[in-house]
Amino acid sequence: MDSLALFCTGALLAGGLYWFVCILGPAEQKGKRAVDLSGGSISAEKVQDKYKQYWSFFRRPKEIETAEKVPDFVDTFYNLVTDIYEWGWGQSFHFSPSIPGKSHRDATRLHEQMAVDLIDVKPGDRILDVGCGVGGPMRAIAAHSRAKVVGITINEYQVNRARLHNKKAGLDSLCEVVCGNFLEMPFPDNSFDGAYSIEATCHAPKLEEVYSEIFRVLKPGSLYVSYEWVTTEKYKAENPEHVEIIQGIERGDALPGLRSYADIAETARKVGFEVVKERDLAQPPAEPWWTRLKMGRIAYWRNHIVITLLAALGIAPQGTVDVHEMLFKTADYLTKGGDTGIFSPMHMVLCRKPLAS
Ligand SMILES: C=C(CC[C@@H](C)[C@H]1CC[C@H]2C3=CC[C@H]4[C@H](C)[C@@H](O)CC[C@]4(C)[C@H]3CC[C@]12C)C(C)C
Ligand SMILES: C[S@@+](CC[C@H](N)C(=O)[O-])C[C@H]1O[C@@H](n2cnc3c(N)ncnc32)[C@H](O)[C@@H]1O
Repeated sequence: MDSLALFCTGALLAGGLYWFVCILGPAEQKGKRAVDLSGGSISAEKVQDKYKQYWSFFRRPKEIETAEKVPDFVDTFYNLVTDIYEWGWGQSFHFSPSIPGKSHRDATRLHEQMAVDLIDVKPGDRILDVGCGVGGPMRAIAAHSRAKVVGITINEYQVNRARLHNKKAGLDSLCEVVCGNFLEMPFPDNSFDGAYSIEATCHAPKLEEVYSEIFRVLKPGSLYVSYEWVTTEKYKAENPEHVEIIQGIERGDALPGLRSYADIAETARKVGFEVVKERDLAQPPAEPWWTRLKMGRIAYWRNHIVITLLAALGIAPQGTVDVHEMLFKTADYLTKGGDTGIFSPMHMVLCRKPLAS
C-alpha cells in the first residue's frame, strides 16, 4: 500500500470513529455528546463506587421507604444517569404515547403541552414544575403558555444543565430552576397559579407528602396535574412474572416502590384536593408509549460499544459501562411492563385546590 492509500485509509477510519462516537445517537438537540458523558456531580473516579452504593440501597429496601434516605438515593441515581439520558433520549426525561406520522420529539412536546393546557394558565402566571429534570418540559411549556415556570429538582447537576439549556433556548427570563427537595419546598404558602409534575413524584417515598407540599404552595382555586407511574388493574401481586417486572422497573429507576393506580386520586383527596379528572393516558386509543424503547434496541447496542470504548480509553468514567448496562435491562423491564399492560407511566390526575381551604 502506498502512503496516499495508507493516509486515506487512516483518515477514513478516524472519521468513522469520530462519527460513531461523537455524532451517532445525538440527543434531541445535541445536548450531550458521547465524549462528554460524566457522572454528574460525582467525580469520574467515584462513579463506580457510587453505582455500587446505589445498588446497596436495594439490599435494605426498608431504608428506601424512609423519607430521609430517599433524596440521597435519588440524587445519586440522577448523577449517574442524567448524561446518558440526555445523550440517548433527549432533554425530556419521560415517555409519551406514540403518534402515527409524528416524530418522538413532536409526540413528547404534545404530551407536555397537554399538561399545561389542563391546568389552564395565562401568560404571566407563575407555575411550578415538580421534579423538573434538565427542563425539557419546562421550556416547551413556557414557550407554549408564556407562563413563568419555576422548576425544582433534588439534583444539582440537573440544575446546572437546565439553566444552561434555558439560556441557550432564550427562555431564561421565563424559566427558573431551584435545587431542593419537593418534600420540603423552599416556597411560601399560596404562591403558585398552577403546578404540574411529569413522571417525578414516583420518587417520593409517600405520595401524600409530596402532594401536601404541592397543595400548600398552590393558590386556592388553582390546578395541579400529574403524570404518575403506577401499576394498573392488570397487575397481580401473586403472579411472579408481574412481580419481577415491577421490581426490575423499581430498581432501574430509583423508585421506593411503585403505587397502584387506585392510590392516586385517593391520596390527592386525602391532602385536600378536589379531583377534577383522572385518566390513564396510556390506554387505547393512545398508541403504545413503549414503541420508542423497543425500537431503540439496536441503538442501545451501539451505545454500549461506544461507552465501552470510551471507558477503556479513559474518556468516560469507569462505572459508566455498569450504569448503561443497568439502563439496558431497565428498558427491557419497562417494555415488558407496557406489553403486559401491568404498568403505566402516564396515569393522569387533575386536581384543584378548593377556594375555601
Ligand atoms: C421517569 C423516569 C425516566 C423515564 C425514561 C426517560 C428513562 C427510563 C429508562 C431510560 C433509558 C433506558 C435505556 C437507555 C439506553 C440503554 C441508552 O443507550 C440510551 C438511554 C436509554 C434509552 C435511557 C433513556 C431514558 C429512559 C427511557 C424514571 C427514572 C422515574
Ligand atoms: C424522571 S425525571 C423527570 C424530569 C422531568 N419532569 C421531565 O419529564 O423531563 C424525575 C425528576 O424528579 C426529580 N426528583 C426526584 N425526587 C425528588 C425530590 N425529592 N425533590 C426534588 N426533585 C426530585 C429528579 O431529580 C428528576 O429531576
